[in-house]
Amino acid sequence: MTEEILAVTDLHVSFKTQAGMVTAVRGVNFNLNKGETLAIVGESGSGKSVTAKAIMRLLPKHNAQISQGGILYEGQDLLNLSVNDMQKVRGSEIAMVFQDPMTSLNPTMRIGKQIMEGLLKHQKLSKTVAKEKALQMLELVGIPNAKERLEAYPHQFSGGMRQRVVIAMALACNPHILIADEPTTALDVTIQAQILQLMKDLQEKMDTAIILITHDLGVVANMADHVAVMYAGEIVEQGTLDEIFYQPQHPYTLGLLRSMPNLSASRSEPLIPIPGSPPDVMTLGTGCPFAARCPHTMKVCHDFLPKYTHLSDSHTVMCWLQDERTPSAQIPEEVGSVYE
Ligand SMILES: Nc1ncnc2c1ncn2[C@@H]1O[C@H](COP(=O)(O)OP(=O)(O)OP(=O)(O)O)[C@@H](O)[C@H]1O
Repeated sequence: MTEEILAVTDLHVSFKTQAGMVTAVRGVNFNLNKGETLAIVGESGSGKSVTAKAIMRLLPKHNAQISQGGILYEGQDLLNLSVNDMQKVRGSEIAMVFQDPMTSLNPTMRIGKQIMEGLLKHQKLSKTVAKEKALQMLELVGIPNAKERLEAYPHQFSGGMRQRVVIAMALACNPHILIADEPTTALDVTIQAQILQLMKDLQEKMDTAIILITHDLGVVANMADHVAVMYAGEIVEQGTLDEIFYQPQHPYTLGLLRSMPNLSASRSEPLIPIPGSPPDVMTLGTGCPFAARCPHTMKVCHDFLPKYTHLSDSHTVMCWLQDERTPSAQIPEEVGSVYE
């Protein structure tokens, strides 16, 4: 039985910039189930990291504003928590791993001490027990000579080992949710695979739910139960892994799949990059944000934003092609059948 642990509803995030207000996230909705992985994919600037930081309440205070929406974690809206209560949630119940491990590590502090810090703060363990747990975590994430390595500083680790340490730190307090923002992008392919496998193993052991942010659809194929495809601050399609990979309905999802090396190579089809680039969210018009790049655009696409169409309990898409008012004759054959 699936059990929902997080529900993000109608999330809007804006930034005050010199050029004016930028709404970087515009009405994002998704649910996350216990023990499952939701991958958020999309090109650079689509709002993936901003969504993750909004959940953690880690957006810059001076210019970011969550103007609308809710982030329900186990029934409580994180947006209503006091700073103190949010600090308790952060780290102990929801943890985050960033692309660059040095974002989370203090270069001047020994690794063991850094892992212990969270345990002492959130779990009120004695120093001896916290040190024992830190050692166990380093062993769990596969750091060789873990006992000696507790005394080492971050610069004495390779990039891959540093990311393992960060995952150990993030998981030390058994969080219910791990948000991983491009956790392996900076690592070479072999290390990348090891770290992702490690995350999968730990997820199974600890029943952690994961939000995985990535550009890499190969990673998604290996890791995700559900996938949300973001474009210009909105989730334009979401569904189970199979729905997104085998029955993609949004032309943008189709475009992403076609520009992905792994899947296409097995079909001996050439890779087709999506022409053009994402729109500037400051100058979006009233229509579909993907219209300017879409090969199947209709007049309505330029004028009105499509609504979500529910194709199954898990599969939704925001595209005029799927709207019940669009005659089926206008739906191109390739939509929904690209990798069948
Ligand atoms: N601190 C900030 N100040 C102003 N605007 C910001 C800030 N952070 C993000 N944005 C805006 O939000 C948009 C989305 O950024 P975000 O980092 O979420 O993209 P992303 O999908 O995670 O991209 P990437 O894959 O490159 O990390 C950016 O294009 C930018 O317009």
